[in-house]
Amino acid sequence: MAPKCKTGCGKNAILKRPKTGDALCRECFFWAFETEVHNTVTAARLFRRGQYVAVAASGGKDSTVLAHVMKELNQRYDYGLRLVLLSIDEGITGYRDDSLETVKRNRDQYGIPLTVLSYEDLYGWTMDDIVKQVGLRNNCTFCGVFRRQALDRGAAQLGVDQIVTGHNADDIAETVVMNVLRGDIARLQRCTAISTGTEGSIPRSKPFKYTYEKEIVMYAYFKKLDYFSTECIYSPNAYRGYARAYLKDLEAIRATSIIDIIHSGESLAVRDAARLPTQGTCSRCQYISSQPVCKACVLLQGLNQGRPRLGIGKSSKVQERARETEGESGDRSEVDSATVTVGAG
Ligand SMILES: Nc1ncnc2c1ncn2[C@@H]1O[C@H](COP(=O)(O)OP(=O)(O)OP(=O)(O)O)[C@@H](O)[C@H]1O
Repeated sequence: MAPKCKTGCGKNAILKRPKTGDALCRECFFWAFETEVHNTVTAARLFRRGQYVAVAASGGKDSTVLAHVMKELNQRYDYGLRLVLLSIDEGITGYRDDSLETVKRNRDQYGIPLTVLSYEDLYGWTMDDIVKQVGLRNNCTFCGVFRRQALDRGAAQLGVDQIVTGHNADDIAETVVMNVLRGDIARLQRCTAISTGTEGSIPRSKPFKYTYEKEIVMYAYFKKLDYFSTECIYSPNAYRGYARAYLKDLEAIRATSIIDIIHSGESLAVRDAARLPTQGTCSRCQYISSQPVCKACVLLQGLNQGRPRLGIGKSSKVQERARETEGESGDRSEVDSATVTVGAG
């Protein structure tokens, strides 16, 4: 006989929650999942009434569930937010073009307007072109740096108050582990923050900070949400892949590993004497940067000069090389901005 739902609602349980081990029926799982996200949002005071919030939407499971839950909670608890979907088209044929079709369907299904910005318009390069130049080894560096900036530029053009992303508990625990292994104190200090944003930049929040990836997949499955599930064809970042595999092994032995690692990251204190980068603006594109020239401008300079490795490596060396070679042939090292807006419905 099927077990009964742990809540005592009388229905049969259809799943076992990875986070708590509770046997729940579909409706009680939805309620528990959404309520936990709502509790995270309210405990951290993520939003203020009247705010205009961009949901960074890739079409993947995390951001699709995020868009759905944001709309749901905004209505149920009357957050008073105006929502918009913001997507970055990295120019990856057979991957992002297909996932963007999913986001367009989500726009219609949820009635949330969508804005798409492309690397091609912003930087003059698609990821397909970048991979042709740099190969598959360092391409994730270009993609990550450009996407981060592209989201900020899109958010600034839209005039939103903040961006929310679908980063989940597993992503954050992986980042903690990666930063420990790399000895990256500056990132280690900020990677568990639910909301980031220094002066002059648009805040970014992670409402799924404490939400397990497995539960996001379950939620999407049982809600029958329309999402794109293929991995990037240019291979996920190898280093993160190792951190992920390590965490999965830990989780198999100790179910609470993910949350435990996040709590450890939150409790870490950085010595007063530790040297941390200070935030300024890029001398070329005026975007926020802890270096004289931001990483996106250096990477772009390298691409435009046919020296794709120029921006790879230690920051001090990268800055030196960028200065020495600035203005050499083919250099169009500043970032342009352009938007393609696709209205709702
Ligand atoms: N091309 C993009 N356009 C807009 N937002 C993006 C894009 N790629 C990633 N993001 C945002 O960054 C978050 C983390 O991205 P990541 O690449 O780790 O993908 P993921 O964990 O597979 O998430 P998802 O399932 O939403 O794709 C996403 O949930 C989304 O909010």
